[in-house]
Amino acid sequence: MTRIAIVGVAGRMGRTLVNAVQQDAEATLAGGIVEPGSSLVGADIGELAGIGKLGVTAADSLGAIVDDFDVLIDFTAPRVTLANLAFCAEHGKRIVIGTTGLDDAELAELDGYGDRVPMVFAPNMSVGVNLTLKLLETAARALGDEGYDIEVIESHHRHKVDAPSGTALKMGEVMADALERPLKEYGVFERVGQCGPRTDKEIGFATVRAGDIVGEHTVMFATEGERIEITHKASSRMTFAKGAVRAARWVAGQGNGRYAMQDVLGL
Ligand SMILES: NC(=O)C1=CN([C@@H]2O[C@H](COP(=O)(O)OP(=O)(O)OC[C@H]3O[C@@H](n4cnc5c(N)ncnc54)[C@H](OP(=O)(O)O)[C@@H]3O)[C@@H](O)[C@H]2O)C=CC1
Ligand SMILES: O=C(O)C1=N[C@H](C(=O)O)C[C@H](O)C1
Repeated sequence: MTRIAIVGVAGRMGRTLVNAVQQDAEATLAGGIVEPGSSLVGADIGELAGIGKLGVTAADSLGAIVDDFDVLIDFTAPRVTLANLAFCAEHGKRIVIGTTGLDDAELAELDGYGDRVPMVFAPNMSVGVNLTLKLLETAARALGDEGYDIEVIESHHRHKVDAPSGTALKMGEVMADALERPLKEYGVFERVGQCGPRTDKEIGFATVRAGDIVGEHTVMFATEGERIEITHKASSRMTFAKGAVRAARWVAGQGNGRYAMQDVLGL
């Protein structure tokens, strides 16, 4: 049985994760953390998740539950995640990180823990998206140098704070690697005013923020006379949460290292 604690337990993903751990026969809910000073400290995390009392209350620090859990699941914000990663490294815990929007310096900091803690870090934990990454690698190799323009379009709910989504960036990276076109050089993240015509090798990104969209990603390969679109649509956060719980069970058996969902799923 893997003992799992969840940070950001009152958030959109946090509440869904409580539900997903409860539904998993091989995992047990060992604790939940809310922001220090939150009025929710002491609240039952099952009640926060809308599934009734579970007898596990929200704490405001990992120190308070350090002996209770084996794996931490963190879907919060970059600086919070990095602090929790440091805690896990120091206390011999494992961690599954779903947080997106880390900048280059934060990604380097995260990477630095690779030899000190077993961690799964993925911008999207759904099986569907991780399979889609494989399809995109194949499509990019076949079409990218044959005159097909590549554009990534992502849509999310109005509360999302980072753009483009971590998933869109990952999709771009996978295709950029396949085509040996570094995203730093070929990624185009904004087109405004007299921006000129599209160049052949650029990989474009477009962002939509509206309403309650859970998460949608389309990659378009367009050329004279035809267009291929590969789309993934998430209709429930449970797809991410189930993937994260699967990753937590998997990483419980791994040594130090930074792993991806591809490792968890054997893709
Ligand atoms: N990898 C994946 O599959 C997915 C990744 N994500 C990513 O997960 C992240 C969270 O998304 P979402 O759940 O929608 O966001 P929310 O804003 O709903 O949740 C984040 C939670 O973290 C809490 N929090 C902030 N600081 C702390 C702290 N110091 N200690 C404990 N808790 C804290 C917030 O509390 P408060 O509200 O009080 O500030 C909030 O409840 C984003 O980066 C998103 O992109 C989302 C879905 C899938
Ligand atoms: O913030 C979200 O909601 C999501 N974020 C992730 C991302 O940035 O890719 C994954 C998912 O699309 C939902």
